[in-house]
Amino acid sequence: MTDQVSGTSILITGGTGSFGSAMARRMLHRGCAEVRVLSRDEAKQDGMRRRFNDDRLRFYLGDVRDPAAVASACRGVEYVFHAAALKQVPSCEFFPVEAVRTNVLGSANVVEAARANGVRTVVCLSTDKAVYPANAMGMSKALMERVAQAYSRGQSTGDTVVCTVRYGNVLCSRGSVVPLFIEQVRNGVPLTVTDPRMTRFLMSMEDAIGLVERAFTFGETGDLFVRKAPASTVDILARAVARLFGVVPVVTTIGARHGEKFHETLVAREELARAEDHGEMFRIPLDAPDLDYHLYFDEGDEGAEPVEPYTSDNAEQLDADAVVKIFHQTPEIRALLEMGGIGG
Ligand SMILES: O=c1ccn([C@@H]2O[C@H](COP(=O)(O)OP(=O)(O)O[C@H]3O[C@H](CO)[C@H](O)[C@H](O)[C@H]3O)[C@@H](O)[C@H]2O)c(=O)[nH]1
Repeated sequence: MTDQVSGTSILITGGTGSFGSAMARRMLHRGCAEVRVLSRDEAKQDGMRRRFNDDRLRFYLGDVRDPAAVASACRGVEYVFHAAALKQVPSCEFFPVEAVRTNVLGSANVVEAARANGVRTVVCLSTDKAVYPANAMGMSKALMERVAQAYSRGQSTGDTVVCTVRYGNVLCSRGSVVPLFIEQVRNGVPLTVTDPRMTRFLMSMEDAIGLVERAFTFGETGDLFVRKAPASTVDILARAVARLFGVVPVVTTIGARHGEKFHETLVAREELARAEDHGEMFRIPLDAPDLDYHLYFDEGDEGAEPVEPYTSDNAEQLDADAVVKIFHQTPEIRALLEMGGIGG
C-alpha cells in the first residue's frame, strides 16, 4: 500500500520547534516530496537546514499573523500541520493580545489560506490548557479550536478537512520543566519545584506525532482527537530526574507561576459525554448545531448522565520509577545520558 503522504507536499507552521522538527523528520522519512517550514526565526531555520541537510526541506520566513505569508506557504500543498503558537503560559499572561494575534487570528489565517489553496487536510495543534482555561494561553488555544470548528460547520463536501488534536505536556520539549531540572542537576543547584502537588499529563513526542498522524489519516472535518496519557506530580518529576542521574534530590519550592493551573484537563465533562473511545485516544466529533436557537429551548438533552472530566488528577498516576522508565525511552534524554550524563 502506498503511504498517504508519499510524494506529497506538506507545510508545518512553527516548523523549527520541538514538534515541528520531529514532524518534519517523520514526513521526510515517510517519503514526502517536499516539507515546508513556515516560521519567524531565520537563525533557527538555518540551524534546521544544516541539521537536516535534505533538499526536500524548504523554508518560508514569515508569521502566521500575516495572511500573505501563510497563503504563499500554502500554495500547492496537500497537508498542513499547524503548530505555530505562543505557548508559554507566563508570557501570554502578560501579553494576551499577542496570544490572540498568533493563536487565534493566525490560526484563522492558516485555515483560510488552506481552504483558498485547496489543501486536503489541516491539523491544528491544541493543548490541555484550552480546556476550562485559566490563563490567556489556554483561552487563546480554546478559541483556536473554535475557529477550526466554526469553519467545519460551514463547510461543503470536498472542502479542506480541518481537525484539531489536543495533548498534554510533551516530555523534554523546548522550554519545558524537564530540561530545566536536568540543567539544574548538571549545575548542582536545587531543583525549583513550583508546587510539589501540581500534576501534569506526560507524553512522548512520538505519541504526539502519532496523534497528529491519526488525525490526518482518519479525521473528518471538525473532529478533535485527544491522546490519553498518564500523569504525575511535579515533585515526582523532579525526583525522577535526580534518580536518573543518580543524585540525591535537593528540591526548593518556589510557588506557582502566573496563570498556572494546579491540575490540567484533557477532556471536558461536556465533551466526554459525546466522545468516542478509541483505546489510546478519544475522538470528539463536531458538535454541529446550526444557528436555529429555538431547538435548544424546545428539545433539551434530558437523558445525559453527568460524567467526570478527564484530568491530570484522575488519570493514571506515575511514580518516580515509572517516570524514569519513560525518560530512558526519550531520545533527547538518552542522548544526554550517552554524552556522559551530568557535569558536562
Ligand atoms: O521551574 C519550574 C518550572 C515549572 N515547574 C512546573 O512543572 C510543570 C510543567 O511546567 P512546564 O513549564 O514544563 O509546562 P507547562 O505546564 O507550564 O506548559 C508549558 O509547556 C508545555 C510543554 O511541556 C506546553 O508547551 C505548554 O504549552 C506550555 O505552556 C508545571 O506544573 C510547573 O508548575 C516547576 O515545578 N518548576
